[in-house]
Amino acid sequence: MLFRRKQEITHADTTVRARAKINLTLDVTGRREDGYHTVEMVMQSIALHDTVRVTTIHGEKKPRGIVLSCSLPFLPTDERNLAYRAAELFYKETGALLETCEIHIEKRIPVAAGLAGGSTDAAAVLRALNALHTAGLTDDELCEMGLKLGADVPFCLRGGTMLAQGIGEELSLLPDMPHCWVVLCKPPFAVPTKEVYQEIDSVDILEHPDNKGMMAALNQGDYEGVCAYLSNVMETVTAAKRRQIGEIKSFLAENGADGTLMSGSGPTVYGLFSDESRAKTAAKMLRRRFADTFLTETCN
Ligand SMILES: C[C@](O)(CO)[C@H](O)COP(=O)(O)OP(=O)(O)OC[C@H]1O[C@@H](n2ccc(N)nc2=O)[C@H](O)[C@@H]1O
Ligand SMILES: Nc1ncnc2c1ncn2[C@@H]1O[C@H](COP(=O)(O)OP(=O)(O)OP(=O)(O)O)[C@@H](O)[C@H]1O
Repeated sequence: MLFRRKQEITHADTTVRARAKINLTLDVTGRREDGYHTVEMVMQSIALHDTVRVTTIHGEKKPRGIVLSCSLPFLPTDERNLAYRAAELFYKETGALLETCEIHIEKRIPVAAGLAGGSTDAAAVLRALNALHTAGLTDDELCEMGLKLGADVPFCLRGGTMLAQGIGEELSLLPDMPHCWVVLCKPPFAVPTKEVYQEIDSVDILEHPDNKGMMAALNQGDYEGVCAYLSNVMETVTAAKRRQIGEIKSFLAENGADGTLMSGSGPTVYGLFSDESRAKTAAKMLRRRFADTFLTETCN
C-alpha cells in the first residue's frame, strides 16, 4: 500500500500601516528626456493610513497567485492596482516562491488626492513581502525596486521628514518636523498627476519654494518658520482652474490654521494647526461642505 503524507499548509501574515504624505514644499526644477520632471521637495509622513494585510499561503493543492481585495469597491484589484504590481515585481525580482499571496487593503486615504495613496500601499506590500519571505532586501534595494512602480514609492518606503530630489527618489533625511495637527480637505474632483506636470511645462513659474529656508526652519525646530515656508508650484496651476482650492485655504486660515497648502499634485488642501481643538473645530465645519475632510497629525 502506498501512503502519501498529507502536505502541510502554511500561512504567514503581516499587517502594515501605509501612511499618507503631504508636501511641505514642491518645486519642479527641470524636465528629463523621458518626460519625467526633476523636483526638489520636502515631504512629511502623516498619521492617516491605509491598513495593508499580506498573507502568504504554501502547500495548497491549487496555488492561486496574487489575490487582492480592497475595502473600496471601485478600485481595481488586478494589475491596475499599484499594490498588486508591487507584489508581482517583488516575486519577479527576488525569485521568491509564489504560491498564494493574498493582499487586503483597508482604504482610508482618499484616492487621487495628492497624498500618495497608491504609492504607500505599494511600499507596504514590498516591506511585508520582504519580511514574510525573509528576502533580506536592504532599504536601498527596496527603494530601487519601489522606484520602478512610481516616483513617490521610495519616500513612502522610508517615511518621516525628507528632502526629495531627482524625480523624487534621491532622499535625504531631515530633522523631524515639529509635531502638529493636520486638517486635510479633498474637494470632489480628481487631478491626474501627469496632467499637472504637463501643464507646469507651459507656464512660467514665478515663485519657487525656498527649500533652504524650509530646511533651516526644520533644523531649528521652528514650527512658525515651517508654516511660513510652505510652498508648492503646482498649487498655482490647479488653483487657477479650481476656485475650491483658494476657498478651502482661506477657510482654514480664517479658522486657526498656522499655514495652508495644496499637497502634491492636489487637489487635497491641508492646514497645519498647533492647537488640537481649533483643528477639530475647523475640520468639523469644513466636513459639512466637503465630505472628504480628515483630522490627522504629523508622524515621524
Ligand atoms: C506630485 C508628487 O506626488 C509629489 O510628491 C509626485 O511627484 C508624483 O509621484 P507619483 O504619483 O508616484 O508619480 P508616477 O506614478 O511615477 O508618475 C505619474 C506621472 O507623473 C509624471 N511625473 C511624475 C513624477 C515626476 N518627478 N515627474 C513627472 O513628470 C509623469 O508624467 C508620470 O507619468
Ligand atoms: N492601491 C491604490 N490605492 C489608490 N489608488 C490606486 C491604487 N492602485 C491604483 N490606483 C489608481 O491610481 C490613481 C491615483 O491614485 P492615488 O491615490 O495613488 O493618487 P495620488 O494620491 O494623487 O498619488 P500621488 O500623490 O503619488 O500623485 C487612481 O486613479 C487609482 O485608480
